Amino acid sequence: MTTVLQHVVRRSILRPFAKSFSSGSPLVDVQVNDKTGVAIVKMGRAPVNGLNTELLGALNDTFDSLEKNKATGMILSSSIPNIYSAGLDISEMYNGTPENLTKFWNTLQSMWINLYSTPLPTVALINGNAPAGGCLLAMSCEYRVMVGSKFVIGLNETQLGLFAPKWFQDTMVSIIGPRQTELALTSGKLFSAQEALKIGLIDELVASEEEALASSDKFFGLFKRIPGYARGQTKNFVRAEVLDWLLKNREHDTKVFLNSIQLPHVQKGLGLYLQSLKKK
Ligand SMILES: CCCCCCCCCCCC/C=C/CC(=O)SCCNC(=O)CCNC(=O)[C@H](O)C(C)(C)COP(=O)(O)OP(=O)(O)OC[C@H]1O[C@@H](n2cnc3c(N)ncnc32)[C@H](O)[C@@H]1OP(=O)(O)O
Repeated sequence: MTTVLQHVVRRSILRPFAKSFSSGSPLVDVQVNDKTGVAIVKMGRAPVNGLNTELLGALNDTFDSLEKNKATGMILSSSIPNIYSAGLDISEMYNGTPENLTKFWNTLQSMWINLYSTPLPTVALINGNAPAGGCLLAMSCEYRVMVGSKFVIGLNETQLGLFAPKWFQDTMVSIIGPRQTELALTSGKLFSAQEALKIGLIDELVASEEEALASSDKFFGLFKRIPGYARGQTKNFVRAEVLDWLLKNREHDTKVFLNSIQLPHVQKGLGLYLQSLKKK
């Protein structure tokens, strides 16, 4: 079912790229530069861009529409100060019905498949903390620029008594390699900006959003003279192994998620974690 919100997002980004514009959606704001065709997509689900089914669906629709409308590139960022995304919305995984949990997980899978495999050049403009699912979003883009040195990024699932699914892990392996991924994931490490830069989890650390936009322009500029088809195919080949695993194992992956997340001790852990976040 299409929500009113998703409808607004879809309708807005279907407008021609005559001008930069905002979708007016409280969840996803899209502005397209009329000269370059690059879209800036900003998540705006207060308070922390928790990735619930609705936000994941809105992002998915946005990625689809940008491709259909021949945007030339995408910058994925946030409109919430100091927050890129707090990752998956834990309330969606706590006490959810099997139907809702399945819908949530399938929407996450679809969004990731779309983002990871888009032929568009993609930049994560990380202007806030990016734990867990927030880190996944950033890692799924081709280039990562973090704004300011006070934020953290990483897959901290084990700290919550969870594990990062195989495709989350493989995405990280493709960026920082198996050794560093194993060390980071088994300890649930959240990297400081400096650490993330050193290890290659982010590509640049800059002081302001203006600088980050300039870095993004430079990145998109690399492809000015490269035929889009050649670029897209190359990206496909490089990403095929990580992507294919999920494409071939979606049902299995959903079953693993459903079976694990509903275990009583996992639910208890999630409940305590949610409480600890609220008590802060
Ligand atoms: C055999 C057994 C094995 C079992 C394993 C099963 C595993 C199965 C596979 C499962 C896969 C699961 C994959 C998960 C990936 C994820 O993304 S999990 C989410 C992880 N995220 C986090 O840990 C981040 C938590 N949040 C924070 O650290 C901070 O909120 C922040 C640094 C992002 C921001 O800090 P600040 O600005 O100070 O805001 P807060 O005051 O902390 O929060 C404001 C508000 O938001 C709520 N909130 C924060 N994060 C989340 C979240 N992820 N989901 C839902 N809600 C969140 C927080 O409670 C506050 O709420 P109130 O305003 O107080 O109501």
